[in-house]
Amino acid sequence: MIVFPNAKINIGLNITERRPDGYHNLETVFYPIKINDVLEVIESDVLSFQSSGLDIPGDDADNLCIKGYHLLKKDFPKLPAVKIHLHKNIPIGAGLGGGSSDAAFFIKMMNEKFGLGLSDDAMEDYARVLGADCAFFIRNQPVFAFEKGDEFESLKLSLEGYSVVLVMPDAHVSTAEAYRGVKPTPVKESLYDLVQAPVADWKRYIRNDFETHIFAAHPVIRGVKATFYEQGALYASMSGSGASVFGIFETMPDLSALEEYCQVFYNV
Ligand SMILES: C[C@@](CO)(OP(=O)(O)O)[C@H](O)COP(=O)(O)OP(=O)(O)OC[C@H]1O[C@@H](n2ccc(N)nc2=O)[C@H](O)[C@@H]1O
Ligand SMILES: Nc1ncnc2c1ncn2[C@@H]1O[C@H](COP(=O)(O)OP(=O)(O)O)[C@@H](O)[C@H]1O
Repeated sequence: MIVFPNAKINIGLNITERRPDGYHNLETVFYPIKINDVLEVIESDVLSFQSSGLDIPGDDADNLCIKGYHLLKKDFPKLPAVKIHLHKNIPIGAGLGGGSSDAAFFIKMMNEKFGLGLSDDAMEDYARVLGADCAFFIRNQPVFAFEKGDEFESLKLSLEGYSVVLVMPDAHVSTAEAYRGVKPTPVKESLYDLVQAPVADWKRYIRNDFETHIFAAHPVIRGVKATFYEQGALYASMSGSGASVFGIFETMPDLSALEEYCQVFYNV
């Protein structure tokens, strides 16, 4: 069985307070985009994991798919062993949630393949254990997210008709690094309401709280956002904890100058 886990962007990201458990409460909008990994699972005698494509830092045993397998196995002891092959396309350390998406799609695939009978709500509960933004990828629809980023309210939002361009600069930001440098600030108006405004107005009201300190540490990321606005973007922002940056355009911009030092994805 093969599935194609996709990435996400964050439209707005407000870190509102530090929680007693060390995590942060936030407000964000998750929006799925069309950059995909390829994930294959075959029933086997032993559990194994192999990957191709982009290098994934860390041991295979720590891969979120393997962690997902062990999580399910605890509750479904008869779950057969599987051979997992992941072809990695989604840039890593990008704020695109690639690892979380792989894990969520793995859970969905195991549920279907082995008839575990889990509802979407139940699968979200498993996903939450693996990572704060993992649960989003179970339903994989645009949502307003709050608390740790793992509670959702559905949202009518479509970027259909716009050109959305994503750039991955030569910089990688770890999520933990991003949270360490942020100063939580309560919001005056909820992102849930702000995002209902026309896309052309977002620039005035919607922000990503990680940008200030991440741009200071990695000026190349700030440069990409500035280029997007020079090229006429209606809205541009770093995604999540970075380092990728997306721009929303009315018509496709000429970004050939960026291709020399960045990876550019058109129409995501
Ligand atoms: C920042 C966001 C925005 O969507 O995503 P990315 O940009 O990394 O994709 C998410 O909050 C990332 O979610 P995720 O990548 O699943 O985070 P986790 O693995 O659960 O946590 C990694 C580390 O980030 C910090 N963390 C994460 C989520 C949160 N609400 N508060 C936190 O303080 C914690 O220090 C934690 O140890
Ligand atoms: N399947 C996976 N794909 C990518 N990264 C993974 C995976 N499983 C575990 N990881 C770990 O998660 C880290 C970042 O994952 P990723 O979701 O790409 O980050 P982010 O969304 O924060 O940019 C990597 O450094 C890697 O060690």
